[in-house]
Amino acid sequence: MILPKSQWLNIQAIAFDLDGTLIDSVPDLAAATNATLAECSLPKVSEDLVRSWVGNGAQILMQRALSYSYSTAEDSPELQARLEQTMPRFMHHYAEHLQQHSRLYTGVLEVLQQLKQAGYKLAVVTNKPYRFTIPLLQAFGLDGLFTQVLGGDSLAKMKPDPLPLQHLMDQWNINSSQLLMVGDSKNDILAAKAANVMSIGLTYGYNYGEDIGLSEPDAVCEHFSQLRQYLLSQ
Ligand SMILES: O=C(O)COP(=O)(O)O
Ligand SMILES: [Mg+2]
Repeated sequence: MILPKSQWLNIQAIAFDLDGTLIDSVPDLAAATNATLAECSLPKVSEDLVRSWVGNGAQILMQRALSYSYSTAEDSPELQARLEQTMPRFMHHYAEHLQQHSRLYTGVLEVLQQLKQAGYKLAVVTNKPYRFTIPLLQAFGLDGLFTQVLGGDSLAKMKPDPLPLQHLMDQWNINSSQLLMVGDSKNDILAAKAANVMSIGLTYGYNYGEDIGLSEPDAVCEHFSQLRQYLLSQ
């Protein structure tokens, strides 16, 4: 559904999700997961499985991986104890190889530059820990484009909670009709709806293998460059 143009014209600022939206980071997340599992003498898991576990930050990714590998419930005390032990190892492995196999999705750099040039304020709102977010943005030459960067641990709550988007509106002194959230996961769309801001869902990301359209964003795009049709005069 394309909303009447007037609603898009209000937009002054855009919050972008990171993993599965700007950067395909699963290959390195999978490598760090497998390096951690190997230290626990557990077998490797596939990249497809890891892709289905990404979306709620590093800790939940590892919780899902350990739950799968040990065939133990995610909330069992035994698994929580193992998670506490292994989490520092995952953080170590991922920090070592943040961008070895990760890549920018097609069109991301060019379109972000065009949006910035057109006057939009740009932010990253990710559930990835902040300490990984900045080096990744730097590695891909994106860091200068954003005036706000929020990681999953920057505030008391992460997406799908609206807090990161509310924080941006406060920081930028804008209202909810002026902010747009762009992301690949239902967490992005749920956060946007909870903050009463518009959202665009991207189909090429992760979203636990589910159709992003089911979350009913205001628009769905198959490619990052399709954002132009809503946000830039042709
Ligand atoms: O690291 C994750 O689990 C998800 O990160 P994202 O919010 O940038 O998609
Ligand atoms: Mg994402």
